[in-house]
Amino acid sequence: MTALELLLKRFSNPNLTEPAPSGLVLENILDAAMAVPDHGALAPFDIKVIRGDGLHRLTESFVQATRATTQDTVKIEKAAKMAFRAPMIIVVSTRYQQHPKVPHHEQLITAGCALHAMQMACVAQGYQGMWRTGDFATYPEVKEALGVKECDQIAGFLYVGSSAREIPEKRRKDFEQRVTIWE
Ligand SMILES: Cc1cc2nc3c(=O)[nH]c(=O)nc-3n(C[C@H](O)[C@H](O)[C@H](O)COP(=O)(O)O)c2cc1C
Repeated sequence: MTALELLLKRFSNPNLTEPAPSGLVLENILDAAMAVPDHGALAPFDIKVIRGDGLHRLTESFVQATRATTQDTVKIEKAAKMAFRAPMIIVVSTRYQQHPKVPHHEQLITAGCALHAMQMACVAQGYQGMWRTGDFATYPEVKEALGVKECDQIAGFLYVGSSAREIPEKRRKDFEQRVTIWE
């Protein structure tokens, strides 16, 4: 796969199973996060790789957070299953820093770039991923369990694994709808 093919053909796959990336492949994924555009070289994000028993720990926080908002047993049971939609979840959260030239929104963009770069590195190496947020990204119980400060944000949960089911190639939107050219 060429770099251009990766850019043009990348897609998300919600159907993920074992194996998750490990060893050098995982290191490449994490290195990709460290290679993103980063104004001021602040590395304004933290990354947590969650697998194995870690998924159970994450689930405890998902369930606790859901219980704090509802008594609906269907929703609570659903929350208990969410983290097991992939064998690995990579969480990216901001590590905001005060900087005279780099406002927080630029730091959040860098965190998003890190997440996207990791998804690309997964696809480039034969794995797949899906960027998810949802309520769990904002619940204080989940942030606390992950050690994310109140003032920081979870940019996303990158669900990672191998394809359990191929998904049909997507037709991408035409760039003409979004692009104007000044000349
Ligand atoms: C910041 C962000 C948060 C997202 N959160 C969710 C989510 O919680 N659930 C979901 O189904 N898709 C979510 N998505 C969208 C998917 O990651 C994916 O991009 C979308 O399904 C389109 O698929 P594609 O990447 O193959 O084009 C999110 C995307 C971004 C950029």
